[in-house]
Amino acid sequence: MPTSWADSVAADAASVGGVGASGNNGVVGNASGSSRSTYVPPHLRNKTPSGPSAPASYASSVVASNDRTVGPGDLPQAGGNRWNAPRNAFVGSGGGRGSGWNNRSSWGGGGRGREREVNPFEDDENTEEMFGELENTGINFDAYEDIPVETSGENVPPPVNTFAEIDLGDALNQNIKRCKYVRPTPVQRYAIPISLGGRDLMACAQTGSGKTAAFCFPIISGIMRGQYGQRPPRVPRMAFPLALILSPTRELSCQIHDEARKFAYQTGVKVVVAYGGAPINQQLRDLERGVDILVATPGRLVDLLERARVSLQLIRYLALDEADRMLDMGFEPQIRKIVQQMDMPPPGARQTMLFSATFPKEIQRLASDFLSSYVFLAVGRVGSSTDLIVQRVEYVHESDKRSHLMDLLHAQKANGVQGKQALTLVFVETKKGADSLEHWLCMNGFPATAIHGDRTQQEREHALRSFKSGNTPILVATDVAARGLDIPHVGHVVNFDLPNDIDDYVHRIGRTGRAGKTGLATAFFNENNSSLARPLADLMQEANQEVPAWLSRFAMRSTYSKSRRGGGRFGGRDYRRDSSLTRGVTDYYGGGNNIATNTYGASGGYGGGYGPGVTSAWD
Ligand SMILES: Nc1ncnc2c1ncn2[C@@H]1O[C@H](COP(=O)(O)OP(=O)(O)OP(=O)(O)O)[C@@H](O)[C@H]1O
Repeated sequence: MPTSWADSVAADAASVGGVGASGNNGVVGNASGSSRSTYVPPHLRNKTPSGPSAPASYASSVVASNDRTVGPGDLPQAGGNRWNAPRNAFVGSGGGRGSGWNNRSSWGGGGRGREREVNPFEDDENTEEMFGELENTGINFDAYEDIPVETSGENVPPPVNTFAEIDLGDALNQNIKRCKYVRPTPVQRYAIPISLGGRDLMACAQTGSGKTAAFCFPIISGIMRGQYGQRPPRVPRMAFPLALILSPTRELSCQIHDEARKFAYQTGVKVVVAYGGAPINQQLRDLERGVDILVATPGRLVDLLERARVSLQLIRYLALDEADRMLDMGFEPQIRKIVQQMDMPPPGARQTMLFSATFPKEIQRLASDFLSSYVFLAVGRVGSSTDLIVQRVEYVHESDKRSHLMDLLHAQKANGVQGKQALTLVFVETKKGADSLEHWLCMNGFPATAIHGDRTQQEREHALRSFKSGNTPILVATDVAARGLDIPHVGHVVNFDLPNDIDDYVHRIGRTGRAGKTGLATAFFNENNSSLARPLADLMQEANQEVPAWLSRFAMRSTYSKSRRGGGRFGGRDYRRDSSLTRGVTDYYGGGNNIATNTYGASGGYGGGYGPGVTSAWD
């Protein structure tokens, strides 16, 4: 198995186009391709089979299993508190103490026997070994001191400086240590106290700045406190989650599930994932075993709701990750159906958290339908990119793109700038374009794989795994990989085809330069991208990047006069402060646009006018 770029190239060459010929899409199976292995969804991989073969060390810790079918009367007291749940309590269908009253396994086919909680940190150790990294040391905390932060809304709870200042509960604190998180990132410093204070939240913070933990911690902590007075109704085989986390892609849902499982390890809080493209039966079985936090993609969730296998009536927390994407034209009908037309409690009766790195004002306005008296939080300017990412734009004619990419990859390899294991993510516009570029790269000796919406879920996951592990250090992707994916060691993002929307660009380049690490983003620009010239030049300038003179000239000629980013370069902020957009929505914030606003760490002009001196977050 190749372990480095050079090895990979050599191996690739040795297989004489084998990669290219097979497309390297890695349908799991044997070399002859004569048999396909059974599809195992990612959230079940590495699960040690339970039962008699379970290792003795686990067996000794198992809480006595229930071999009988457990009925509603057997549920622990409503409002059961997991705050001090034993850390070594197993969570599973057996209904161990740690799983509290929300162990809904009882409703379905109880008596499934014992089930141990798999240690979700095991995978990390393997990855760390592979990449030789032992600590989460990449975070550049000094960079946080001057981050401009804006909150608006009534009575905003104050931020914290350390995790110790927040009462998250012992078990969750233990997991934060296991994750090697030493201090909260800025979005966590603000968002966690706001959410723990019971407030709805619309939060905007730059890519890679730790938003996942910012919404997971308060949810897990809240469920551990078990403040909910209602018992799940007696409906066979129906799951009643307390929290719902929605995300736009299957891979992102899997990633959030993996993260949430780490944060919830040994807390007694059960996290289940449901997403399309994978067999539904396994997901149904997982749900039957009990679920507190359901992480899902909208399509699969609608399916589960229509099959009456999930009820949202006990939902206390709703989080939309990539919220602006979830509320744009593609997803909005599904989200409205889930949130407003099923049995979910209305705003005010549930806590709603919306997170993204970008939040166009018209989407903010739409989003306010889902919120009640919410706090708006902007860490850095809404929609800004981090200047940990060095952004380059190169003028490249359509017909020269491939050879230009090859030059870049060769130079990268020769210089070793990115280090042995650095990964390169190449964004293209179309699925066909992704297939053909992947093939061409492979034929030219560059180990590449591809991910896009026409590939099977199995192929998508295989491509991502192969990329993450460094076996295939080039991933050609459509926008399906643009948002949320946290892939360590992505050193270079290439926008082979630029997107039409600047926010998409922000998310794409945000696959590098994460968690305080630096990264490089190169864009190929030509006449076809003229409409992006102005917002791109603005964004780069704002992130202290060098804007080529030719791009400035394009920008000046550009007809892109009023961007989605708020009608002006520094317009990204709480839309409620913009009178032209708040007409007709006064009920959400008490009339007018008289929103209380606090700015922190702004070194000039950020809060009031977003003056030209403003620096982006993370600088
Ligand atoms: N307090 C912390 N200390 C150290 N690392 C952290 C901390 N919080 C989060 N991280 C790490 O930072 C990385 C980025 O976090 P995350 O994926 O939540 O970013 P994000 O803001 O959601 O990004 P995106 O906008 O791309 O979705 C992850 O690898 C995560 O483990």
